[in-house]
Amino acid sequence: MALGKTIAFLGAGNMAEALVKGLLRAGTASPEEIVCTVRRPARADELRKRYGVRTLTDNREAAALADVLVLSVKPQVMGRLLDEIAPAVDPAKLVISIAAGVPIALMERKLSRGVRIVRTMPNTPALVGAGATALARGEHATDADLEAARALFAAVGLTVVVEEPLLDACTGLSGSGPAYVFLIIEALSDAGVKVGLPRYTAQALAAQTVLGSAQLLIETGEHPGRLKDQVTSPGGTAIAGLHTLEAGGLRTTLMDAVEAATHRARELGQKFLASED
Ligand SMILES: NC(=O)C1=CN([C@@H]2O[C@H](COP(=O)(O)OP(=O)(O)OC[C@H]3O[C@@H](n4cnc5c(N)ncnc54)[C@H](O)[C@@H]3O)[C@@H](O)[C@H]2O)C=CC1
Ligand SMILES: O=C(O)[C@@H]1CCC=N1
Repeated sequence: MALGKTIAFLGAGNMAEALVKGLLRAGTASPEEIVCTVRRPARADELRKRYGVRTLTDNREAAALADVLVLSVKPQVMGRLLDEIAPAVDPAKLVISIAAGVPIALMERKLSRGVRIVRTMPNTPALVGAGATALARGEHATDADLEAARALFAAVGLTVVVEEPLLDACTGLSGSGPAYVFLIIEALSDAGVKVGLPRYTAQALAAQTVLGSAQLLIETGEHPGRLKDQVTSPGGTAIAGLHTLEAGGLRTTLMDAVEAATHRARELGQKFLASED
């Protein structure tokens, strides 16, 4: 891998698997350089068969042998995980968290003095190299640490560096965003079926329309409003559809959704805090 290091995913669930698959797919890491910790033997078998990576059930053992630790458990489990690995973590290791809401200061408090932490918010399209990851550095992480973490996530998509307080907003927008987009694609597919298209055709057209529109926006750098106007003829079909979306409050609904998810990320951080008192 580009970092030339062993990387441990502690708590290898959905998001960790997306990253593992994305890193292997990009050739950034080889299976021998990846260790995943799991709770169930069946999950270990699954990961070994699919990716040829090493699996362990002991988080501390994995933390001791790896150079880079990716903390991939749910926020509610993070306190326990940090207690478990603390004796094996020292400032020689780089710790990367992908957990929603859990503040760097709290992780620093649980781990040894001077530990180098980069907190991130990735998303599942990393699985196909089209992820979006926001990263923020902790007090003891160096420029090189931030760059190393960025390189890791850059192998599976877009990266942006933000100040830590903005990570919850990134969780509400891009971390949770794939769920919104899948819902939208599913709804568009249903709509296609409603107006007479076969299901497969409707879904293929819906997904490609979302992909193509995003690609057009990114590649041209045009304002989305201008691109929308190019689809919208006077008295035509698109304006009839747009009118219905505006009447249904689509913009406000999406803004409310991102805000709700951002608040929930903050709440998860607070819960973590409360469970530590
Ligand atoms: N799923 C997503 O789209 C995204 C998730 N995240 C973050 O990633 C983290 C994981 O989320 P998911 O992958 O969705 O959850 P998940 O439930 O699929 O994965 C968590 C994994 O940790 C394992 N686990 C639990 N306790 C453990 C322990 N003590 N030792 C080892 N393994 C343990 C579970 O068995 C499970 O496989 C969360 O903190 C979440 O906020 C971040 C960005 C996007
Ligand atoms: O729903 C969740 O908690 C995770 C965090 C970001 C996306 N999914």
